[in-house]
Amino acid sequence: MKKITVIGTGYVGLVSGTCFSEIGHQVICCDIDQNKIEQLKQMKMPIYEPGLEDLVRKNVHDGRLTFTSDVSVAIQHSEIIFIAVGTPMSETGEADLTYVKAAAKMIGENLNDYKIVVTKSTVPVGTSRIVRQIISKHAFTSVSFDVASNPEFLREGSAISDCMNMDRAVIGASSDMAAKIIEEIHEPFHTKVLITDLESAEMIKYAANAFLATKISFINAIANVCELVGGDIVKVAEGMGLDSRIGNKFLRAGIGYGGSCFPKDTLALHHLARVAGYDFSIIQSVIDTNDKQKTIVIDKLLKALGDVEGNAISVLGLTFKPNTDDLRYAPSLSIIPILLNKGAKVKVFDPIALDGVKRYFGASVTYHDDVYDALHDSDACLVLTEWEEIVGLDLDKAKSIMKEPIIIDGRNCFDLEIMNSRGFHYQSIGRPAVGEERIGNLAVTN
Ligand SMILES: NC(=O)c1ccc[n+]([C@@H]2O[C@H](COP(=O)([O-])OP(=O)(O)OC[C@H]3O[C@@H](n4cnc5c(N)ncnc54)[C@H](O)[C@@H]3O)[C@@H](O)[C@H]2O)c1
Ligand SMILES: O=c1ccn([C@@H]2O[C@H](COP(=O)(O)OP(=O)(O)O[C@H]3O[C@H](CO)[C@@H](O)[C@H](O)[C@H]3O)[C@@H](O)[C@H]2O)c(=O)[nH]1
Repeated sequence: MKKITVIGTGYVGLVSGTCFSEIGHQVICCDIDQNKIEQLKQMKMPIYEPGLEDLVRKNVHDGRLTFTSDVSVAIQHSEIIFIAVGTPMSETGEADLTYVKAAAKMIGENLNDYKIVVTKSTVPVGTSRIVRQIISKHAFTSVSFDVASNPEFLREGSAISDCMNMDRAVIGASSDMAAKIIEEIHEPFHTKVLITDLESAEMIKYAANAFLATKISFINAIANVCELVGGDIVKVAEGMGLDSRIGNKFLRAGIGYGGSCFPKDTLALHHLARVAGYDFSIIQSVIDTNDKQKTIVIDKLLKALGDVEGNAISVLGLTFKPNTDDLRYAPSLSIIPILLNKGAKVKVFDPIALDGVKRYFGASVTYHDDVYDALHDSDACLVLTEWEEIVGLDLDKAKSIMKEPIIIDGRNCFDLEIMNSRGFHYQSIGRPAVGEERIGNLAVTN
């Protein structure tokens, strides 16, 4: 059992801190946001993540997990310090390291004994060395310390299970001893451990995210070609995925990736490469393809309705994926303003994120916590997130309450045959529109 202090109690800090306490370590999660810490002490979760509250309660109850806003004391208390602060996108696209640097400074100022400072935040190659320099600069004593990079790979919405059953732990460290200690703290996870140098560990995180984003943009591009020449992207992806070299994951075509990671990490990698003298054109194409993909549903809507001015448009699903309340870089935040600019009356539904979205749209849209209320009297509906409530929609009921049975589905939630038999005007991504058969690049309307 080791003492671990986690600096930054956001998504990663809270989830990974809780999971490390669950496997037996003594964990202190600290944050400069006092309000967040006070809420956590009262067992109010700052994020929506299935299973998180129960696991936090259990570990707090068992005395392995505590929360504090006294970052200095928390640092002094532990031998292992995780840095899990945000690394947001700056205006130029590079990762903003302000919070990482501030955390390193605080660690230096509170270096009372040997410590291993582990960066879990996603950071550009070279950051661990910067962290080491900052700690040395601010340390009052000559106490020794190590730095390490141990990137986090969890996904929002399945974060607890991703963390408890991680595919691998990547560990880059400034000494063999530090690498061994970090490997040991992972032992109860029974996962594969890859020990690397610091730079490789940092690069693995960016490369993994950029590769996954590339898979998504690639399948979206194939979907767009299918719409022009024929083919059903769901079948195409299935056929590709059966090749074990390709695999079936991350081949779901849709309105593109959003979230707090892929958009910022692809840009940060592109920036990192450019500054180093390499034009990473593949990543630029991935980003451009994703940007265009977001608004494809608007083109389909305009084609179906002609004009949206004065029309009631239901937008179903606002978060960037289901099972999270995170709205960072969610496609809905790009799509709704376009609808509003075109004069549509926008009615939004999301099972979790309505409060969050009010910050962006105020009184300019109407908010519905019942999916059928959102569909009532609407001229068309856009599906942006595959929430269970949306995928499991009672289609007959939906059709009976909509003014026009037009569904533009950005997540391929519904079966084409079923939509056809129920009489919807249904368009999805990379699949033949209902009522339309394609032979080669020749569209034949039934
Ligand atoms: N969100 C994810 O699913 C995910 C997954 C893997 C990796 N990551 C990476 O992990 C990092 C953290 O992401 P996140 O989504 O958890 O961020 P977040 O923005 O949700 O949380 C960061 C937290 O750090 C706190 N903080 C900032 N400076 C601090 C300081 N000096 N001392 C103490 N606390 C401080 C903030 O108050 C905030 O609560 C990022 O680099 C991100 O790219 C995120
Ligand atoms: O086949 C797919 C898979 C995903 N997505 C979209 O891609 C985005 C990201 O999804 P996902 O990767 O599941 O969620 P994140 O929580 O953003 O997780 C990613 O980003 C994290 C932060 O770096 C990493 O830790 C994870 O490994 C990585 O999957 C979402 O908008 C999804 O709708 C698709 O469009 N098609």
